Amino acid sequence: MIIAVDGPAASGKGTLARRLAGHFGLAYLDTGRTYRGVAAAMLAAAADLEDAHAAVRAAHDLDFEGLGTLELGTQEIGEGASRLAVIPELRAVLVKRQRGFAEEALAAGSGAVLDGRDIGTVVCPDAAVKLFVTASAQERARRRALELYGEAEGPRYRDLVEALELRDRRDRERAASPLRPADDAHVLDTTHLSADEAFFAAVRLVDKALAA
Ligand SMILES: Nc1ncnc2c1ncn2[C@@H]1O[C@H](COP(=O)(O)OP(=O)(O)O)[C@@H](O)[C@H]1O
Ligand SMILES: Nc1ccn([C@@H]2O[C@H](COP(=O)(O)OP(=O)(O)O)[C@@H](O)[C@H]2O)c(=O)n1
Repeated sequence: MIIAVDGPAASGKGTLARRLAGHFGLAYLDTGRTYRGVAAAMLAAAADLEDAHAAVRAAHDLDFEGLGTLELGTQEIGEGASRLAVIPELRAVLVKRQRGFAEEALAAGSGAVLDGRDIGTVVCPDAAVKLFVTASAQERARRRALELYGEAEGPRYRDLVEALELRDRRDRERAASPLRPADDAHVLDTTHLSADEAFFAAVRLVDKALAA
């Protein structure tokens, strides 16, 4: 079984996807980290983020297995990833590798949960269950600020709200695989849900889809 989890920045999709993978005994891939991994490599090499050739090369070289151990959570890398994510040639390489991960997990017998922006629409359009996790921009900025700075007020928080809204806009408006719910996705608005409540709601949706 493949479960696709998509949604905007800091909506809680990674937290949810990781927990669903544990609950259903599935492999897990955070596809955001693949874009972040390319951004980190390009930033470290002081490469131009609009250089499609360099981005494609970095995407081919990226070690998917080692992604979990890299420090990729910074604002700079998130912003770089979102700028790189508009390059169709880069997306083509990463999507192919992400599909390969899903196919290998299926071949191994279990399946996988993948989270990102285009899993239900492009990477795994035949996923058994598609969730689109969302929350208000204010709530998402609050969550990310708590995660990054341990507080959700002050100038760093206000800058973050702006940066997040800019990234959302870029992700939603880009021509190549824009962020949007697949037609058959279940939209899960977590603005007023705790991480536990979001998880229980998602398990109910998956169980219902499996029973159908
Ligand atoms: N439903 C929720 N309520 C409150 N905080 C949450 C919820 N889901 C996730 N979080 C927290 O919000 C932050 C962002 O979550 P994360 O899963 O990394 O989001 P995403 O993968 O969408 O960027 C994390 O610190 C996480 O612990
Ligand atoms: N499947 C995906 C995953 C991420 N991305 C891009 O990569 C950036 C970083 O993704 P992320 O999921 O790590 O970001 P957060 O939601 O964790 O902040 C996003 O802003 C997108 O531009 C994408 O285009 N497609």
